Amino acid sequence: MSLTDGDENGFWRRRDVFVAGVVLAVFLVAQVWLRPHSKARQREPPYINSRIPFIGHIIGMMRYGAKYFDIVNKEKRHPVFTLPMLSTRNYIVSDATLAGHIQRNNKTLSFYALIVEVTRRIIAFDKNAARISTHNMDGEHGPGGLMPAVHEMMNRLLAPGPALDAITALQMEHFTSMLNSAVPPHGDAIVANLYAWQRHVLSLCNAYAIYGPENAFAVQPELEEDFWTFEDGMLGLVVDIVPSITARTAHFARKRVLDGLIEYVRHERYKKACPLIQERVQTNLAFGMSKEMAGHAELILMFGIMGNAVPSNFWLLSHLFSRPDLLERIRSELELALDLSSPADGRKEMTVSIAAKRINIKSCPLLYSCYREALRDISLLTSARMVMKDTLIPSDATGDKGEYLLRANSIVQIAGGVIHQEPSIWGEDADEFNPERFLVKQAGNYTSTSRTALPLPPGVPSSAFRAYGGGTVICPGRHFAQTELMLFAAVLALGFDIFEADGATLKVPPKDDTRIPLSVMKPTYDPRVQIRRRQGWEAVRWEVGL
Ligand code: HEM
Repeated sequence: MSLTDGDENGFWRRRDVFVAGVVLAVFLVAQVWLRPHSKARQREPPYINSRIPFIGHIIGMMRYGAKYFDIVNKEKRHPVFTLPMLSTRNYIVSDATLAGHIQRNNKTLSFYALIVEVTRRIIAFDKNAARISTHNMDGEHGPGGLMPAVHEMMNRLLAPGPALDAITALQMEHFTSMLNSAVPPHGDAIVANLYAWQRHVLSLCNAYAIYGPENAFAVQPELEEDFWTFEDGMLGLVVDIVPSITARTAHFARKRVLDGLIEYVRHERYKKACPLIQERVQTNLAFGMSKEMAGHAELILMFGIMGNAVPSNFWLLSHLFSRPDLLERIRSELELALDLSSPADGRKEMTVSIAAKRINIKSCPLLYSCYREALRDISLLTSARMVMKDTLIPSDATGDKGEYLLRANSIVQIAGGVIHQEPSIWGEDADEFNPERFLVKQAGNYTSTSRTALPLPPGVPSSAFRAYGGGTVICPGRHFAQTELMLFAAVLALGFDIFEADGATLKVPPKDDTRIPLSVMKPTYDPRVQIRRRQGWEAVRWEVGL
């Protein structure tokens, strides 16, 4: 036997021993893992084990998306339960009252510990930018971290007030000008795919109003498509395993958008943007980020601004224009609120100016209710937090049955989709779009004389409406999003009709609820529609003021 043969035999023996060792280790770990009542677990929320150790729940989530949390807990209906995955534990909260408890505890349950890492992957931060954004992210060393500074600034500049009004005014100016030229007074109907059409309109309006006249889409229009290609493949970028190979299309689309955003910062185009962006870029630079990384940082805000608002806008429009009776009621409500009547007086052209502030929860309760209901219906998102220290939570909504332990370095997720579909909270029709869900019903039914809406139906806890998350990190863009969605819908409802391309009443496409959600749900297909002037309102040139 040659020396080489001997070496080979040795190699095979060593390899066999190694493989046997790994098999034994997996077996032993699986035994411990599958033991339902091991000591360490007795104080944690009940474990739901998958048949395939370590990765079974991951496969389940990839197959069923966020619906998986419902599927896996269907029989037991635990208010909170544990899904072990790889080397960590995921605590899933499916009870609204417990959700309130989780989101109030920002001392030991950290939003930023998770989101900063996910964001780093999505926007390809370098080491220095990652270090800057992680340092003191929860204010654990006192004042002075980048994340708390940006958080404070976003909340201040997106709160109702003059800064937000200025963005809304610019956005609506752009919107009406696009609409007036896309379907001009007395012009022909246009035929388009509704999702793509409204996505294009919203993308340009938002980019203009927030990032200024020299925004990346205005300077390089092809980046708009690239941005949405990136957004569509974002999950592959979050997984972050050689994205140039495994998430190739999204990776290269992202690269082009990032290059555009770097140019935006390098050429100081942000100085022509709204105060929010000026302050944001300057803050990132002041904390020591390079100009390149300050450009990268804007990609996540662009996703924040448009990633949820665009699909939400689509669903609101689809629900309104697919129900002729509802659309008529919304139109009457708007005409009353704005003191308008059909201006069909034979004129070739006339301007109708809408005061944005007159479209609100009080004056347009039905539209407001539809907006809230559209969000409730499509939000599958989970609010995720990292457990920084061992934390005790009540084991059920009443708190009478003791406490559960959430162990440090685990992830806790509030299953928004499950809570939004819960009949005991929302009623037996929880899985349907009910336009009147947020109306206060007087004498049994909503009528034009009993016009009141509430942010939540009576008896529903505030933590049960999860579209904007909750707690200290509740979405700071919610006021902006509400105004834009209601105003877009109002102008379109007043002045336009949307039908299927063949002239039939619009059908609402099914929701795509099978993806792991990074935003609200999207439709399974993009309906081909015709958008045309509403009869009697053909001559109107639309304007929206404050
Ligand atoms: C319908 C539209 C929108 C929806 C459904 C939505 C939803 C959300 C959700 C669920 C969160 C996470 C909160 C949590 O986990 O508790 C969030 C965070 C955030 N959203 Fe929105 N959002 C929308 C629009 C916007 C807009 C228009 C902006 C900006 C103008 C924005 C900016 C942000 C930011 C910056 C955060 C992070 C909060 C922080 O760091 O404290 N969002 N949003």
